[in-house]
Amino acid sequence: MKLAAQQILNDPFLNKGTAFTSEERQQLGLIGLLPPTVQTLDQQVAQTYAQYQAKPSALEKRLFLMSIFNENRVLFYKLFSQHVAEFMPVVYDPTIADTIEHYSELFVDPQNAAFLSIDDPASMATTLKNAAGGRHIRLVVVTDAEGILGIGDWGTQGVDIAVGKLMVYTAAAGIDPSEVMPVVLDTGTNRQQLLDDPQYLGNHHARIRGARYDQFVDQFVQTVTELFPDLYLHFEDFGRINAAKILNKYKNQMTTFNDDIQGTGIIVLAGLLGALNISKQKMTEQIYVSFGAGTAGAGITQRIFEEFVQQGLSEEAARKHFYLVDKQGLLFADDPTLTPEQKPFARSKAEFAHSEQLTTLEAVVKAVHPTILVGTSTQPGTFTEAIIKEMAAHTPRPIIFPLSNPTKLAEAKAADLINWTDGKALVATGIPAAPVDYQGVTYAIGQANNALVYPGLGLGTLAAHAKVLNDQMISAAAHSLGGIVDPEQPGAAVLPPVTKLNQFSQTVAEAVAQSAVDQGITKEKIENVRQAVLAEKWEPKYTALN
Ligand SMILES: NC(=O)c1ccc[n+]([C@@H]2O[C@H](COP(=O)([O-])OP(=O)(O)OC[C@H]3O[C@@H](n4cnc5c(N)ncnc54)[C@H](O)[C@@H]3O)[C@@H](O)[C@H]2O)c1
Ligand SMILES: O=C(O)C[C@H](O)C(=O)O
Ligand SMILES: [Mn+2]
Repeated sequence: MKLAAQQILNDPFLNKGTAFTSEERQQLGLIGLLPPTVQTLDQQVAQTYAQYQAKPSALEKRLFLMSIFNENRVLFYKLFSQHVAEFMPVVYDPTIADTIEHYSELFVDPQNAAFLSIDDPASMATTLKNAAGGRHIRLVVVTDAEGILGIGDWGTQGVDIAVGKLMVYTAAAGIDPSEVMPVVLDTGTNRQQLLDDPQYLGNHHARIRGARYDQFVDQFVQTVTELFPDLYLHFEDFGRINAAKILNKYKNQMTTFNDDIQGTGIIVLAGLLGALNISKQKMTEQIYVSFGAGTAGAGITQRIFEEFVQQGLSEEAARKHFYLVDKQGLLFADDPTLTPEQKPFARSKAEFAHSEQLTTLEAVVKAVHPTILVGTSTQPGTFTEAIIKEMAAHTPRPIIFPLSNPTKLAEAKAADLINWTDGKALVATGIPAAPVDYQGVTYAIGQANNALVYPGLGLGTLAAHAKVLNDQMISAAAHSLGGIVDPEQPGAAVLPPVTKLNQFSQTVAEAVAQSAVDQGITKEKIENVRQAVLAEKWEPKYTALN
């Protein structure tokens, strides 16, 4: 009995702490193991929030919240659900970047993650079963941590992004936290600082590339889907050389999702639809420059391109509206280093009188007069005053989204963009930004972060028991976010506020599930989409332990 009691107190899915009732304490052998006063969940939440507020920094706050997460999932999610907008930057981006960089030295708890090592592929199934501990897993977030946010390769330490993304799934969309599993594929790291660090908790060798890597990922996908057949498999922060390749390999076989490619594509499309709703312009008349054409940049471009085609342009006509700029400047078709995702959007040198001069963002902006500028370059401060003023000189409402994360990598600050353009810019940022007061108007800044859509997308796909997650479902998700913000309000944001994240996650989920039903690609018959989505949702409350 005593062992069972300790097991209960140490299991975050079972533990209620001081909220165990007298009867439960009797039945479960907990008498005397907790202070005598029995608290309600609400009392625990109030007390925990007060403790949270006393913490001096975002990092301290996050570490405190993680200790609650490690001990009591219901309490953690009840608290999170009451303070979603306040907690997002602490639990998730940007503070999560600090905990990833310092994961090994801060390590206290593996947080129910599965650590899969390329040096021990034979243990893969055992590891996944051990991490599940008999739970019915329906959602896995997996990373190999080669491209964590914009901070690069963090090896095993990147597991935190999988943990963090899953926390947002539950807080935003009510995904049952006992049905999820974070996974890191430790295939090595190329960060010398980690390899040299005796405290580093991952494999101390360079990243394995080529066939051995591909086989390891393939073994993972096969094993995890065999063990958990209803799975929605979310890929996060893989490197540029692998992310799209992996997505293309598996996307027609199962419900798989790449957040950096597809999730970011959805949120940027939603943001553009919001911006054009404010400026009363047409999508198909826009000129689009992507600064940084990696996983996210190319993924977003593809989504917006498909929207142009959906809105009536031929593929050939649509492509003329897009310009990709990467390290080398404007991307040209004769460049042998282009990625497969960049190639369809590369331009011909013959289009320009002086193509050899188009090696900087400034030169490209001067040459093509973009109306939309999206930054996914990881290069801070690169949307300079000169570039933005040049852009604003040729379009009445420049749409400018500096999306690189975390905060220290953003291409520009929202306040600067509003100031430099006399309030004309329609801005969204990757991390949360405070409203900007400028000449009597308060400009709300939308957050174009995939966290605003991936929870609803996953919820809707799971609720519909969809066989795959396809482009129609993705497009439906992007279009569903309209109508929440009043575009006539001066200073209106291009995206709905994070304070309404729970509400619009339901909206996104319904749109996605409805699309799957309409296409006839569900494994089960869904009578009522709204009901199916609501029925899927978990709520943080204590239930009887038997
Ligand atoms: N807001 C969001 O929801 C969201 C989603 C995904 C990614 N991002 C951010 O976008 C950034 C890129 O992420 P990714 O996954 O695409 O990484 P990535 O490594 O695949 O792509 C980055 C690209 O930027 C290019 N680049 C590097 N230096 C450059 C320079 N000086 N000029 C122009 N281009 C340059 C690289 O060559 C690469 O193609 C990160 O900071 C990430 O946090 C934001
Ligand atoms: O994690 C985020 O904040 C968004 C995105 O997935 C990223 O890689 O930056
Ligand atoms: Mn990411």
